[in-house]
Amino acid sequence: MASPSIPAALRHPHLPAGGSFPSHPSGDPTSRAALSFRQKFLSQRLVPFLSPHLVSGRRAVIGDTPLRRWQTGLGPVLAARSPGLGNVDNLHESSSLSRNWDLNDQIDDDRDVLIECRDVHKSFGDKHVLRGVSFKIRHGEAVGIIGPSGTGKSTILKVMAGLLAPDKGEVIICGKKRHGLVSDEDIEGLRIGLVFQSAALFDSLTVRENVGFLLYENSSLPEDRIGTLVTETLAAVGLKGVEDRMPSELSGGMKKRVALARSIIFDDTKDVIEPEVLLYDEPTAGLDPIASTVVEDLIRSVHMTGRDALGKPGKIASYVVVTHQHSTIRRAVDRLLFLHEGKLVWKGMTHEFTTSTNPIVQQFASGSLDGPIQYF
Ligand SMILES: Nc1ncnc2c1ncn2[C@@H]1O[C@H](COP(=O)(O)OP(=O)(O)OP(=O)(O)O)[C@@H](O)[C@H]1O
Repeated sequence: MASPSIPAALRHPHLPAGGSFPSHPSGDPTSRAALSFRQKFLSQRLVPFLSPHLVSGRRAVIGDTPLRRWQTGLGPVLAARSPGLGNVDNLHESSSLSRNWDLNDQIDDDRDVLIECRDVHKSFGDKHVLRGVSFKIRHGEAVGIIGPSGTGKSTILKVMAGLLAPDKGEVIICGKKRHGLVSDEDIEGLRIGLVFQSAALFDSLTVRENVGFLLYENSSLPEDRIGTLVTETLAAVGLKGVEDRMPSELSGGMKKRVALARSIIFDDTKDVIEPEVLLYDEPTAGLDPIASTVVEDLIRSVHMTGRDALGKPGKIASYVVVTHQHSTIRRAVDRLLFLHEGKLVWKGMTHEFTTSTNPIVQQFASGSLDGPIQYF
């Protein structure tokens, strides 16, 4: 039997050509031992790319705020200072086509900033994709990144997640500069999850094994406890009785929900559970309008200000969504960052988007062929 292929989005650059797992010595790819072997291989080689716990930490403070306070009810108090929760006065719109905004530069207090990109540049060969992007993601925010195709939206997500290192500029996680990639170091105090557009599930693993993957590998929880957590987390995203299914037996919307469950599951026996920022790359691409609405509402519900499918409060401190879909912009985010040609050219609250006087935004919002955005 051929060894299972690894989803392209997860493929580690150090994998052998062809991107397949090495065979288990037993020769039986379906045995528990073989599965464990594959998981071990993945955890060693791919976990940094899997992302639910890309950045895990032991530090119990964020800035000078003890982490426990975030978990015991004071988090929302801190979050209430966040511009993403509706303080429009803190934000400005501009018709400038070229200014590279620091979106929260009007706010002096940075204690609730979880991720900051500061003058980030990134090139691929001679293609200069990101040209000095700066912004902050604060605790409690729901932020959308929009803009024309090829403008660097997925690239900035990967830079934030630590999958790509900037050529120039800095990524600051909870006040601490990240050096290199997430796999190179241990930045503490924040988990960052990246939910890939393709869902990036392991085709050869069941839904249970996909969702519980990192707990099976990286926690000391007994298997039955992980199974219970998987079932609870799937229920939180509105899925029941799919634990034993293979990804190929799921619809596109269900796969995205499973990927979401994989991103939010965590070891609930740990003393300190770090806040998590989830980064979604086009979570509703390819879904019909109703399936999109389901996913958009789930994204809201896993946020700490929302309630999941079981009516429990969400656990995600902040999230960032790259999207092209108007419904997702309207329904799932509060604040928008507009990237064009590798620069941040506009920012504002979601409701300001359609009334913007910025010609780039106007053209994008209307879908017009005429305007500063050129397609070749
Ligand atoms: N690993 C890579 N190697 C080479 N070029 C890359 C790589 N990743 C991205 N690019 C290029 O960088 C540019 C920006 O890509 P990116 O995926 O960030 O754009 P995007 O804004 O997310 O686009 P879309 O909306 O179409 O998904 C594109 O021209 C893409 O081809």
